[in-house]
Amino acid sequence: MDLSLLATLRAKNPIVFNIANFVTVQDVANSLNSIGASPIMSAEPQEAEAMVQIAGAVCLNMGTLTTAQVTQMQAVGQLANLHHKPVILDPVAVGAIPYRQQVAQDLLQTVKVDIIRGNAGEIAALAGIDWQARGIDAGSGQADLVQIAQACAVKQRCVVILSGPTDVITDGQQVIQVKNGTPLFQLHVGSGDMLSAMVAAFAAICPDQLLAAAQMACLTFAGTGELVASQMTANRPATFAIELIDKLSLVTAEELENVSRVSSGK
Ligand SMILES: Nc1ncnc2c1ncn2[C@@H]1O[C@H](COP(=O)(O)OP(=O)(O)O)[C@@H](O)[C@H]1O
Ligand SMILES: Cc1ncsc1CCOP(=O)(O)O
Ligand SMILES: [Mg+2]
Repeated sequence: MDLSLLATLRAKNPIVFNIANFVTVQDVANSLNSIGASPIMSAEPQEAEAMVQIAGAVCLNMGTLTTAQVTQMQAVGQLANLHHKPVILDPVAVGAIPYRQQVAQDLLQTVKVDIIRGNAGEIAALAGIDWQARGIDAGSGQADLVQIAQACAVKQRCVVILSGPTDVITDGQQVIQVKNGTPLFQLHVGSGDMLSAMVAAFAAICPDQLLAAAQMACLTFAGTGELVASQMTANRPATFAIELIDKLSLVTAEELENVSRVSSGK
């Protein structure tokens, strides 16, 4: 675990270009700002190339698709490939809505996606494994989460983060598990979107070490949430979200190291 990536991120202040959903866009912008990255959002095709050029990474979030946005995601993803900027895909609800499965498959055919970050229902869908996804939530199923993540990584030829109580990170071979977090994340809509953007921020500063970037993003986000939850006396989802964004600006590598529960293997 390279905890120095947190200081690097804060020193470099990478720009993250997000095609965000309209539900959680503010949380995504503020969580990126708090950790020390610089968010930018745009829906305008005419400025797509300039946005990609100034960005260190691109995060494509499928949360509230429109036909125009799908076209924009294709264009932005291809421009990011051209300019060698990491592409992170958040396939929101892809396991629950067949149209989204089609959109995701088309995107994955035409854009080289570097990291897919989704919950179990989303990653199972992209792995072609049977699972009962439920709307934006993970849903339920019998399959092993590590096997789902590995199958998705092999099938889609990229790094995969299957998030949940344990975040499973894999390139298909190496498997890293981040066991930090708090159930309060599930009570706040946008937790996953914030994590995907955080992954893009870390990928921007080490585009050649995507597993390390993914690992540090997961520890930073889940570990910070865990630190916040440990100070709370009752389940207050809205308070949690505000304190999470505050704490992202204050959290230290030492605090994350102390709270870290990470394992890795093949
Ligand atoms: N039950 C849980 N316990 C601990 N952490 C969780 C739990 N559920 C989700 N998380 C954390 O919440 C964040 C968002 O993940 P997740 O809820 O899987 O995404 P999504 O909102 O897209 O479904 C991740 O950092 C994950 O580690
Ligand atoms: C409620 C909702 N509807 C479409 S996108 C979205 C937000 C999904 O956020 P997350 O997956 O991060 O919980
Ligand atoms: Mg999600």
